[in-house]
Amino acid sequence: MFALAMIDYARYDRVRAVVFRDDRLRLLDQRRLPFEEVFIDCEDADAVAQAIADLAVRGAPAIGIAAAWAVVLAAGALGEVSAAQARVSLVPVLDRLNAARPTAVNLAWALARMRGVLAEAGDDWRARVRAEAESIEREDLAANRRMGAQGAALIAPGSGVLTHCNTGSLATAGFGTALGVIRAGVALGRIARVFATETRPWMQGARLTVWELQQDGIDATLIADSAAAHLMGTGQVQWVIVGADRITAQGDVANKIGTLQLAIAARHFGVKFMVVAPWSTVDMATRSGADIPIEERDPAELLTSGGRRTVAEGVRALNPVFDVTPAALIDAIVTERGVLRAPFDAALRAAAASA
Ligand SMILES: CSC[C@@H](O)[C@@H](O)C(=O)COP(=O)(O)O
Repeated sequence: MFALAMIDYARYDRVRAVVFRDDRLRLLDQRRLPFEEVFIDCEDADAVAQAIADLAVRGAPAIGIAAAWAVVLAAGALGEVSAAQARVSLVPVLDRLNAARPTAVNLAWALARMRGVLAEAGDDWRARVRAEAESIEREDLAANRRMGAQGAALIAPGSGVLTHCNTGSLATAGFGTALGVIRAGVALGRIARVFATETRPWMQGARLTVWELQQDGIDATLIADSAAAHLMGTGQVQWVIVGADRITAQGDVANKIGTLQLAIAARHFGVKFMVVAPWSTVDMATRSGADIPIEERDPAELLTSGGRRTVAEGVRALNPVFDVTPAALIDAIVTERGVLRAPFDAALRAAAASA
Protein backbone atom coordinates (compact mmCIF):
# COMPACT_ATOMS: atom_id res chain seq x y z
CA MET A 1 0.00 0.00 0.00
CA PHE A 2 1.35 3.43 -0.92
CA ALA A 3 1.02 4.91 2.57
CA LEU A 4 3.06 2.13 4.21
CA ALA A 5 6.11 3.28 2.28
CA MET A 6 5.62 6.94 3.23
CA ILE A 7 5.72 6.50 7.00
CA ASP A 8 9.04 6.23 8.83
CA TYR A 9 7.92 3.63 11.39
CA ALA A 10 11.32 3.47 13.10
CA ARG A 11 10.73 6.92 14.56
CA TYR A 12 7.92 5.51 16.68
CA ASP A 13 9.99 2.62 18.09
CA ARG A 14 11.43 4.28 21.18
CA VAL A 15 8.60 3.38 23.54
CA ARG A 16 8.03 -0.32 24.21
CA ALA A 17 5.69 -1.52 26.98
CA VAL A 18 6.60 -5.23 26.89
CA VAL A 19 10.19 -6.36 26.33
CA PHE A 20 11.23 -10.02 26.33
CA ARG A 21 15.00 -10.35 26.04
CA ASP A 22 17.57 -12.84 27.36
CA ASP A 23 14.77 -14.97 28.80
CA ARG A 24 13.55 -12.05 30.92
CA LEU A 25 10.27 -10.20 30.71
CA ARG A 26 10.36 -6.51 31.47
CA LEU A 27 7.25 -4.34 31.64
CA LEU A 28 7.41 -0.57 31.48
CA ASP A 29 5.53 0.44 34.64
CA GLN A 30 2.73 2.63 33.26
CA ARG A 31 1.63 3.68 36.74
CA ARG A 32 4.79 5.77 37.01
CA LEU A 33 4.72 7.50 33.66
CA PRO A 34 5.21 10.19 32.49
CA PHE A 35 7.80 11.27 35.02
CA GLU A 36 9.63 7.98 35.58
CA GLU A 37 10.50 5.36 32.96
CA VAL A 38 10.95 2.32 35.17
CA PHE A 39 10.78 -1.32 34.09
CA ILE A 40 9.43 -4.12 36.28
CA ASP A 41 11.39 -7.36 36.00
CA CYS A 42 8.85 -10.17 36.08
CA GLU A 43 10.32 -13.29 37.67
CA ASP A 44 7.33 -15.52 36.98
CA ALA A 45 3.88 -15.69 35.42
CA ASP A 46 2.14 -14.69 38.65
CA ALA A 47 4.09 -11.43 38.69
CA VAL A 48 2.81 -10.77 35.15
CA ALA A 49 -0.79 -11.55 36.17
CA GLN A 50 -0.39 -9.10 39.05
CA ALA A 51 1.10 -6.44 36.75
CA ILE A 52 -1.89 -6.83 34.42
CA ALA A 53 -4.40 -6.59 37.29
CA ASP A 54 -2.61 -3.52 38.72
CA LEU A 55 -2.37 -1.72 35.34
CA ALA A 56 1.44 -1.69 35.37
CA VAL A 57 0.89 -3.04 31.86
CA ARG A 58 -2.42 -2.13 30.24
CA GLY A 59 -4.17 -1.73 26.90
CA ALA A 60 -5.92 -4.68 25.26
CA PRO A 61 -3.20 -5.93 22.87
CA ALA A 62 -0.38 -5.29 25.37
CA ILE A 63 -1.97 -7.40 28.09
CA GLY A 64 -2.41 -10.26 25.61
CA ILE A 65 1.26 -10.01 24.57
CA ALA A 66 2.45 -9.82 28.19
CA ALA A 67 0.36 -12.88 29.07
CA ALA A 68 1.81 -14.84 26.14
CA TRP A 69 5.33 -14.06 27.37
CA ALA A 70 4.25 -15.02 30.89
CA VAL A 71 3.49 -18.52 29.57
CA VAL A 72 7.05 -18.63 28.17
CA LEU A 73 8.36 -17.68 31.64
CA ALA A 74 6.23 -20.42 33.21
CA ALA A 75 7.50 -22.93 30.63
CA GLY A 76 11.09 -21.99 31.52
CA ALA A 77 10.40 -22.64 35.20
CA LEU A 78 9.10 -26.16 34.56
CA GLY A 79 12.46 -27.84 34.02
CA GLU A 80 12.79 -31.01 31.94
CA VAL A 81 9.21 -32.19 31.49
CA SER A 82 7.36 -33.73 28.57
CA ALA A 83 4.76 -31.89 26.51
CA ALA A 84 2.03 -33.91 28.20
CA GLN A 85 3.27 -32.90 31.66
CA ALA A 86 3.61 -29.26 30.58
CA ARG A 87 0.00 -29.25 29.33
CA VAL A 88 -1.18 -30.25 32.81
CA SER A 89 1.24 -28.09 34.82
CA LEU A 90 0.49 -24.92 32.86
CA VAL A 91 -3.31 -25.05 33.22
CA PRO A 92 -3.45 -23.14 36.55
CA VAL A 93 -0.96 -20.57 35.22
CA LEU A 94 -3.04 -20.00 32.11
CA ASP A 95 -6.20 -19.73 34.22
CA ARG A 96 -4.66 -17.18 36.60
CA LEU A 97 -3.46 -15.03 33.72
CA ASN A 98 -6.86 -15.26 32.04
CA ALA A 99 -8.58 -13.99 35.18
CA ALA A 100 -6.34 -10.93 35.55
CA ARG A 101 -8.76 -8.63 33.68
CA PRO A 102 -12.21 -9.46 32.25
CA THR A 103 -13.13 -7.04 29.46
CA ALA A 104 -10.32 -7.04 26.87
CA VAL A 105 -10.76 -10.22 24.86
CA ASN A 106 -7.16 -9.99 23.58
CA LEU A 107 -6.03 -11.54 26.87
CA ALA A 108 -8.17 -14.67 26.45
CA TRP A 109 -7.35 -14.72 22.72
CA ALA A 110 -3.57 -14.73 23.28
CA LEU A 111 -3.86 -17.40 25.96
CA ALA A 112 -6.08 -19.52 23.69
CA ARG A 113 -3.32 -19.36 21.08
CA MET A 114 -0.77 -20.48 23.67
CA ARG A 115 -3.07 -23.32 24.81
CA GLY A 116 -3.58 -24.35 21.17
CA VAL A 117 0.15 -24.62 20.51
CA LEU A 118 0.69 -26.55 23.73
CA ALA A 119 -2.14 -28.93 22.86
CA GLU A 120 -0.51 -30.05 19.64
CA ALA A 121 3.21 -29.71 20.41
CA GLY A 122 5.52 -32.65 20.95
CA ASP A 123 9.08 -32.66 22.29
CA ASP A 124 9.60 -29.24 20.75
CA TRP A 125 6.86 -27.75 22.97
CA ARG A 126 9.13 -25.19 24.62
CA ALA A 127 10.36 -23.76 21.31
CA ARG A 128 6.81 -23.78 19.93
CA VAL A 129 5.47 -21.84 22.93
CA ARG A 130 8.20 -19.25 22.56
CA ALA A 131 7.67 -18.93 18.80
CA GLU A 132 3.95 -18.39 19.38
CA ALA A 133 4.56 -15.53 21.82
CA GLU A 134 6.96 -14.00 19.28
CA SER A 135 4.32 -14.30 16.54
CA ILE A 136 1.61 -12.72 18.69
CA GLU A 137 3.85 -9.72 19.32
CA ARG A 138 5.13 -9.43 15.74
CA GLU A 139 1.66 -9.76 14.21
CA ASP A 140 0.31 -7.02 16.49
CA LEU A 141 2.98 -4.56 15.37
CA ALA A 142 2.33 -5.39 11.71
CA ALA A 143 -1.45 -5.04 12.21
CA ASN A 144 -1.01 -1.62 13.80
CA ARG A 145 1.10 -0.33 10.94
CA ARG A 146 -1.39 -1.58 8.40
CA MET A 147 -4.38 -0.15 10.29
CA GLY A 148 -2.60 3.18 10.68
CA ALA A 149 -2.36 3.66 6.93
CA GLN A 150 -5.90 2.39 6.27
CA GLY A 151 -7.48 4.57 8.92
CA ALA A 152 -5.52 7.66 7.90
CA ALA A 153 -6.79 7.27 4.34
CA LEU A 154 -10.35 7.89 5.61
CA ILE A 155 -9.47 11.31 7.01
CA ALA A 156 -9.82 14.42 4.84
CA PRO A 157 -6.75 16.70 4.86
CA GLY A 158 -6.99 19.50 7.44
CA SER A 159 -9.13 17.49 9.89
CA GLY A 160 -9.16 17.74 13.66
CA VAL A 161 -9.25 14.45 15.56
CA LEU A 162 -10.05 13.54 19.15
CA THR A 163 -8.89 10.39 20.91
CA HIS A 164 -9.67 8.80 24.26
CA CYS A 165 -7.60 6.70 26.68
CA ASN A 166 -4.20 5.45 25.49
CA THR A 167 -3.98 3.31 22.38
CA GLY A 168 -0.35 3.86 21.45
CA SER A 169 2.89 1.91 21.77
CA LEU A 170 2.19 1.57 25.48
CA ALA A 171 -1.04 -0.32 24.80
CA THR A 172 0.25 -2.54 21.98
CA ALA A 173 3.39 -4.11 20.50
CA GLY A 174 4.18 -0.70 19.04
CA PHE A 175 2.81 2.20 16.93
CA GLY A 176 -0.70 1.77 18.31
CA THR A 177 -4.26 1.30 17.11
CA ALA A 178 -6.18 4.60 17.22
CA LEU A 179 -2.92 6.38 17.98
CA GLY A 180 -1.35 4.56 15.02
CA VAL A 181 -4.01 6.10 12.77
CA ILE A 182 -3.27 9.50 14.29
CA ARG A 183 0.49 9.03 13.82
CA ALA A 184 -0.04 7.97 10.22
CA GLY A 185 -2.56 10.76 9.62
CA VAL A 186 -0.14 13.40 10.90
CA ALA A 187 2.78 11.88 8.93
CA LEU A 188 0.68 11.93 5.75
CA GLY A 189 -0.43 15.51 6.31
CA ARG A 190 -4.11 14.72 6.78
CA ILE A 191 -4.52 15.61 10.44
CA ALA A 192 -4.17 19.26 11.42
CA ARG A 193 -5.27 19.12 15.08
CA VAL A 194 -5.03 16.36 17.72
CA PHE A 195 -7.02 16.48 20.95
CA ALA A 196 -6.61 13.88 23.71
CA THR A 197 -8.99 13.49 26.63
CA GLU A 198 -7.64 13.17 30.16
CA THR A 199 -9.53 9.85 30.53
CA ARG A 200 -10.60 9.92 34.14
CA PRO A 201 -10.18 8.41 36.58
CA TRP A 202 -6.92 6.64 35.73
CA MET A 203 -5.77 9.44 33.37
CA GLN A 204 -4.45 7.30 30.53
CA GLY A 205 -4.83 10.26 28.17
CA ALA A 206 -3.19 12.84 30.41
CA ARG A 207 -0.39 10.64 31.68
CA LEU A 208 0.32 8.43 28.65
CA THR A 209 -1.17 9.60 25.34
CA VAL A 210 0.06 13.19 25.30
CA TRP A 211 3.45 11.96 26.59
CA GLU A 212 3.71 9.45 23.74
CA LEU A 213 2.79 12.10 21.19
CA GLN A 214 5.32 14.48 22.70
CA GLN A 215 8.03 11.83 22.15
CA ASP A 216 7.09 11.86 18.45
CA GLY A 217 7.08 15.64 18.18
CA ILE A 218 3.34 15.54 17.39
CA ASP A 219 1.54 18.62 18.60
CA ALA A 220 -1.41 17.48 20.72
CA THR A 221 -3.78 19.32 23.04
CA LEU A 222 -5.04 17.79 26.26
CA ILE A 223 -8.68 18.43 27.16
CA ALA A 224 -10.90 17.56 30.10
CA ASP A 225 -13.19 14.64 29.26
CA SER A 226 -16.12 16.99 29.73
CA ALA A 227 -14.81 19.40 27.04
CA ALA A 228 -15.22 16.89 24.20
CA ALA A 229 -18.79 17.77 23.16
CA HIS A 230 -17.94 21.48 23.21
CA LEU A 231 -15.04 20.90 20.80
CA MET A 232 -17.26 18.88 18.49
CA GLY A 233 -20.03 21.47 18.62
CA THR A 234 -17.62 24.28 17.72
CA GLY A 235 -16.29 22.48 14.63
CA GLN A 236 -12.80 21.68 15.88
CA VAL A 237 -13.13 17.91 15.55
CA GLN A 238 -14.04 15.95 12.40
CA TRP A 239 -13.20 12.42 13.62
CA VAL A 240 -13.27 10.75 17.01
CA ILE A 241 -10.75 7.88 16.81
CA VAL A 242 -10.66 5.24 19.57
CA GLY A 243 -9.37 1.73 20.17
CA ALA A 244 -11.36 -1.21 21.52
CA ASP A 245 -11.18 -3.91 24.16
CA ARG A 246 -13.78 -6.15 22.58
CA ILE A 247 -15.82 -5.98 19.38
CA THR A 248 -18.84 -8.28 19.22
CA ALA A 249 -20.20 -10.14 16.19
CA GLN A 250 -22.78 -7.38 15.60
CA GLY A 251 -20.18 -4.61 15.90
CA ASP A 252 -20.84 -3.32 19.42
CA VAL A 253 -17.59 -2.04 20.92
CA ALA A 254 -16.38 -2.13 24.52
CA ASN A 255 -13.75 0.51 25.20
CA LYS A 256 -12.59 2.81 27.99
CA ILE A 257 -15.38 4.37 30.04
CA GLY A 258 -16.49 7.60 28.37
CA THR A 259 -16.26 6.24 24.82
CA LEU A 260 -20.05 5.87 24.64
CA GLN A 261 -20.70 9.50 25.46
CA LEU A 262 -18.12 10.55 22.86
CA ALA A 263 -19.96 8.45 20.25
CA ILE A 264 -23.34 9.96 21.20
CA ALA A 265 -21.96 13.51 21.02
CA ALA A 266 -20.22 12.74 17.71
CA ARG A 267 -23.46 11.51 16.13
CA HIS A 268 -25.33 14.58 17.44
CA PHE A 269 -22.82 16.97 15.85
CA GLY A 270 -22.20 15.01 12.62
CA VAL A 271 -18.63 14.12 13.65
CA LYS A 272 -17.38 10.76 12.32
CA PHE A 273 -16.55 7.96 14.76
CA MET A 274 -13.77 5.45 13.98
CA VAL A 275 -12.82 2.35 15.99
CA VAL A 276 -9.36 0.91 15.32
CA ALA A 277 -8.49 -2.57 16.61
CA PRO A 278 -6.62 -5.66 15.49
CA TRP A 279 -8.58 -8.81 14.75
CA SER A 280 -7.47 -10.17 18.16
CA THR A 281 -10.03 -7.73 19.66
CA VAL A 282 -12.94 -9.22 17.70
CA ASP A 283 -15.04 -11.71 19.65
CA MET A 284 -17.30 -13.43 17.14
CA ALA A 285 -18.57 -15.74 19.91
CA THR A 286 -20.30 -12.82 21.64
CA ARG A 287 -23.17 -11.31 19.68
CA SER A 288 -24.23 -8.27 21.66
CA GLY A 289 -22.42 -5.67 23.73
CA ALA A 290 -24.82 -6.47 26.58
CA ASP A 291 -22.97 -9.77 27.00
CA ILE A 292 -19.51 -8.23 27.50
CA PRO A 293 -18.23 -8.39 31.10
CA ILE A 294 -17.53 -4.84 32.23
CA GLU A 295 -14.66 -4.47 34.69
CA GLU A 296 -15.34 -2.47 37.84
CA ARG A 297 -12.25 -1.25 39.64
CA ASP A 298 -11.65 0.01 43.13
CA PRO A 299 -13.74 3.16 43.77
CA ALA A 300 -10.63 4.53 45.48
CA GLU A 301 -9.47 5.52 41.97
CA LEU A 302 -12.23 8.17 42.08
CA LEU A 303 -11.67 9.32 45.63
CA THR A 304 -8.06 10.39 45.29
CA SER A 305 -5.94 12.44 42.93
CA GLY A 306 -2.18 11.98 42.76
CA GLY A 307 -2.40 9.76 45.84
CA ARG A 308 -4.25 12.42 47.89
CA ARG A 309 -7.86 12.11 48.94
CA THR A 310 -10.05 14.70 47.22
CA VAL A 311 -13.48 13.51 48.33
CA ALA A 312 -15.10 13.74 51.76
CA GLU A 313 -14.83 10.63 53.91
CA GLY A 314 -17.89 8.40 53.75
CA VAL A 315 -18.77 9.23 50.11
CA ARG A 316 -19.65 6.21 47.99
CA ALA A 317 -18.30 5.88 44.42
CA LEU A 318 -18.85 3.51 41.51
CA ASN A 319 -16.04 2.82 39.04
CA PRO A 320 -16.98 0.87 35.89
CA VAL A 321 -13.93 1.26 33.64
CA PHE A 322 -15.39 0.29 30.26
CA ASP A 323 -18.62 1.00 28.41
CA VAL A 324 -20.22 -0.33 25.25
CA THR A 325 -20.81 1.77 22.15
CA PRO A 326 -23.55 0.26 19.97
CA ALA A 327 -22.64 -0.50 16.36
CA ALA A 328 -25.25 2.03 15.17
CA LEU A 329 -23.06 4.92 16.43
CA ILE A 330 -19.92 3.76 14.60
CA ASP A 331 -18.93 4.93 11.11
CA ALA A 332 -15.92 2.68 10.52
CA ILE A 333 -14.16 -0.22 12.22
CA VAL A 334 -10.57 -0.45 11.00
CA THR A 335 -8.82 -3.81 11.39
CA GLU A 336 -5.80 -5.28 9.61
CA ARG A 337 -8.35 -7.19 7.52
CA GLY A 338 -9.68 -3.94 6.10
CA VAL A 339 -12.03 -1.04 6.80
CA LEU A 340 -15.46 -2.32 7.84
CA ARG A 341 -18.68 -0.32 7.41
CA ALA A 342 -22.30 -0.93 8.41
CA PRO A 343 -23.99 -3.35 8.39
CA PHE A 344 -21.21 -4.49 10.73
CA ASP A 345 -22.54 -7.98 11.42
CA ALA A 346 -22.20 -8.88 7.72
CA ALA A 347 -18.87 -7.04 7.37
CA LEU A 348 -17.42 -8.81 10.42
CA ARG A 349 -18.66 -12.19 9.16
CA ALA A 350 -16.97 -11.60 5.80
CA ALA A 351 -13.73 -10.46 7.49
CA ALA A 352 -13.79 -13.51 9.77
CA ALA A 353 -14.12 -15.76 6.74
CA SER A 354 -11.23 -13.99 4.96
CA ALA A 355 -8.59 -15.36 7.38
C1 LIG B 1 -5.04 -0.35 21.77
S1 LIG B 1 -5.71 -0.15 23.25
C2 LIG B 1 -7.49 -0.19 23.17
C3 LIG B 1 -8.04 -0.22 24.51
O1 LIG B 1 -7.42 -1.23 25.25
C4 LIG B 1 -7.93 1.13 25.22
O2 LIG B 1 -8.69 2.07 24.54
C5 LIG B 1 -8.42 0.97 26.62
O3 LIG B 1 -9.60 1.09 26.88
C6 LIG B 1 -7.43 0.58 27.64
O4 LIG B 1 -7.97 0.46 28.93
P1 LIG B 1 -6.99 0.19 30.15
O5 LIG B 1 -7.92 0.10 31.32
O6 LIG B 1 -6.04 1.33 30.23
O7 LIG B 1 -6.32 -1.13 29.87
